[in-house]
Amino acid sequence: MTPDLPELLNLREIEAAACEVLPPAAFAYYRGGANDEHTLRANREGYAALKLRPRMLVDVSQIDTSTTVLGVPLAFPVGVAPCALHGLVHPDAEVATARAAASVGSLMTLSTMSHRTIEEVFGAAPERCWFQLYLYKDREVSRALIARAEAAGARALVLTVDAPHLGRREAIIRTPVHIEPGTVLPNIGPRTPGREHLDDLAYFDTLLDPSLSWRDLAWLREQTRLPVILKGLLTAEDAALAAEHGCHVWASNHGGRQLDTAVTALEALPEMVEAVAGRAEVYLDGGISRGTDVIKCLALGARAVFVARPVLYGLALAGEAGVRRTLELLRDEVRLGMALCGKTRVGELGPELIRRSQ
Ligand SMILES: Cc1cc2nc3c(=O)[nH]c(=O)nc-3n(C[C@H](O)[C@H](O)[C@H](O)COP(=O)(O)O)c2cc1C
Ligand SMILES: CCCCC(=O)C(=O)O
Repeated sequence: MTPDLPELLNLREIEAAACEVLPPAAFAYYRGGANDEHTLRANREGYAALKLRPRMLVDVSQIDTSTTVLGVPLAFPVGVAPCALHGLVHPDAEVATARAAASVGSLMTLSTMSHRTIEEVFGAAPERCWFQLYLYKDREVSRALIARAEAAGARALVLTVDAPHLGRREAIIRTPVHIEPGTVLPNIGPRTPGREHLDDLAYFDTLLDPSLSWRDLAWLREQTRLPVILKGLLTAEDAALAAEHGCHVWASNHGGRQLDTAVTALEALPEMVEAVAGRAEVYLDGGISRGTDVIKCLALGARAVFVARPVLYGLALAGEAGVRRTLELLRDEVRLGMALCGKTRVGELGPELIRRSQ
């Protein structure tokens, strides 16, 4: 029997409980990483290798975990990363996730590959949504999505740049995701005749534009006035280029689902922050499961972090309430972790808080 939410004391326990209830194909799709999953594992393991240097005898009777991301106020520095196909595990899909995020003062990043429409999701979390864009070969479909996201109140556009093709996730080759015939995926544009009932990840891959390059950012700028964030950068070189192009930076290896043995975002963060040199905001995702993970990323210069799988697991367990439980656990852990580090505001989290283990 699935334990009640209050009995699940941390994100790992939420994951374990969700794994018991997830349909096998959804589990394979959500959990999996590329190839040998070295990067997937490294994402998690990296946090434990960084040791904290807490300060004592600081008055921590008042802790303020709040911050802002591109002007959006966050009650704590954690947002929801874009994830495709929330509807595989819950009928309310992305609407439930958006509601939960808004209810705790977090932020929802809606994936292009969603079950629910941009308008439905953004309506559930006004002023607290970003739109993640996969740029299609068919620019007209992408242009229309950008316009709709902006009209519906998106506060930023997150262009995913690490997926010219989807990585090789062997778990879903073995256990493929089959989207129920008749399911409408509202953002994938007109279907190829004859493929209407075969929509799957391989089909989505054929829509992506592998020619996407820095030159396309000028086109993107012409489509929108929204701030643009490039998601999936992992080097100082690309972070500097992003800042030169007027974009913000989202350090990520896509949850180990793209290039296996790529560096972790946590490893790359210091060089990226240095390269950006304050010209842009820098965010990070990958493997976050504890408040101390969040604190370490902020100490190394991230403005905020994002979580993907833990949110999907919460959704699978209990819809909106499950996502809320996931985010509340992180929020409370960030607050306690800051107090035990002797820090009262996120602005006090700096590199002196971290000691690299030898
Ligand atoms: C099931 C699943 C679907 C995802 N879909 C998207 C997507 O549509 N767009 C995107 O940019 N990233 C997508 N990602 C990557 C996440 O945004 C994030 O970068 C990654 O999962 C790392 O976070 P995590 O370790 O907290 O899962 C997806 C990840 C998962 C697990
Ligand atoms: C199905 C669209 C791709 C979603 C994605 O980015 C992922 O599965 O990692």
